[in-house]
Amino acid sequence: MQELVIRRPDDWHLHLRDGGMLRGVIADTSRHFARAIIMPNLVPPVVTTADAAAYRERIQAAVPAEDRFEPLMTLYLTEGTDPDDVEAGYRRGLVKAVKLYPAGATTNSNSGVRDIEKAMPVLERMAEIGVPLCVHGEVTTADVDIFDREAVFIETVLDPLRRRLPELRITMEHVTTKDGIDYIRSSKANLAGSITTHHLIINRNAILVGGIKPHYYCLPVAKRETHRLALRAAATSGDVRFFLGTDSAPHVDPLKECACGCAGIYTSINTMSCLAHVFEEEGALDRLEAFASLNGPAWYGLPVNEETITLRKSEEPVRYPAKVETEAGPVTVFDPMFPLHWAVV
Ligand SMILES: NC(=O)N[C@@H](CC(=O)O)C(=O)O
Ligand SMILES: [Zn+2]
Ligand SMILES: [Zn+2]
Repeated sequence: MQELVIRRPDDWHLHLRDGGMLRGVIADTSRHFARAIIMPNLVPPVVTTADAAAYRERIQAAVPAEDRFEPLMTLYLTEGTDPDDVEAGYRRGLVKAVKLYPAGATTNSNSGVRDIEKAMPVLERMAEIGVPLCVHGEVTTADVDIFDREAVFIETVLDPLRRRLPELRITMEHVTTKDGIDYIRSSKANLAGSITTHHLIINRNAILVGGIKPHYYCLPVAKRETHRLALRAAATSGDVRFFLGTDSAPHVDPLKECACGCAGIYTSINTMSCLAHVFEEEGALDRLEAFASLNGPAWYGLPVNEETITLRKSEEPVRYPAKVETEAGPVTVFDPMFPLHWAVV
């Protein structure tokens, strides 16, 4: 097949940042995607409904005039989050989900939750009224190996929480392990998982072989090959519990290319090309639409997009800029390390 028409996709996990960075990256998303779940880990974080309303306006103001794009807002869960504010934002249609960052787990997560007990009142309210909880599923205790943090989170935090609040709808974001995939597959209800573009393509060798490669460093960190294969099998299976969340996370090059480089991979610009490549390799091009355009809206209770996009395969490799220039500085684009031939026309 040389051409593929699918419903316009959505991105169920995206970092847009703010100010000059936001203005520099938004078009790479709005060009292909109709909607995106917007991560709230700004500095300071998006904590209240009022913060989310103001941030949504700044995003909308940055969208190019020729694009139609709907930012789906999330609140950053803190130990002080007010259940009434979450409920009010949700009922207004402004807040689509609340995001749990274990404190210290990832970029800008210092205001995250240290003691989940303190967040129980708001989690109980969310379970009652149907607000999904998005989780960065990693423990942060120093004695747990960084490659085991997702598996330990499932066992010690996620599973107990689900037993305690079975009605709470939980999105396990950026699943990176076979453990995560198996756990989601074993669930009967109220659990789904997003999978990033890059975790379908790289394993941990990309970061470490032949020198340290900061542009392949993200959190949760890429794991060994068996995990990548499990992610590919899940993403291309058509199972409604798995959908695309790119976790495209721009950082300017100086903050990644240094002695303590930060986590995040920028994939918005070439995600659809990368995904078409992966799905074709797996003999599953006919399931790309489920992963990128159908399963996410079903989970979040939103209509699928009416518009379509066309992907076309060309003989010549597709060219992407190696860097996106923003007012904040240059951002390196994800390099899948193989030529891409599919592109959105
Ligand atoms: N994924 C990343 O490596 N980084 C994200 C944070 C996150 O999603 O954990 C970021 O905000 O830069
Ligand atoms: Zn995360
Ligand atoms: Zn993220």
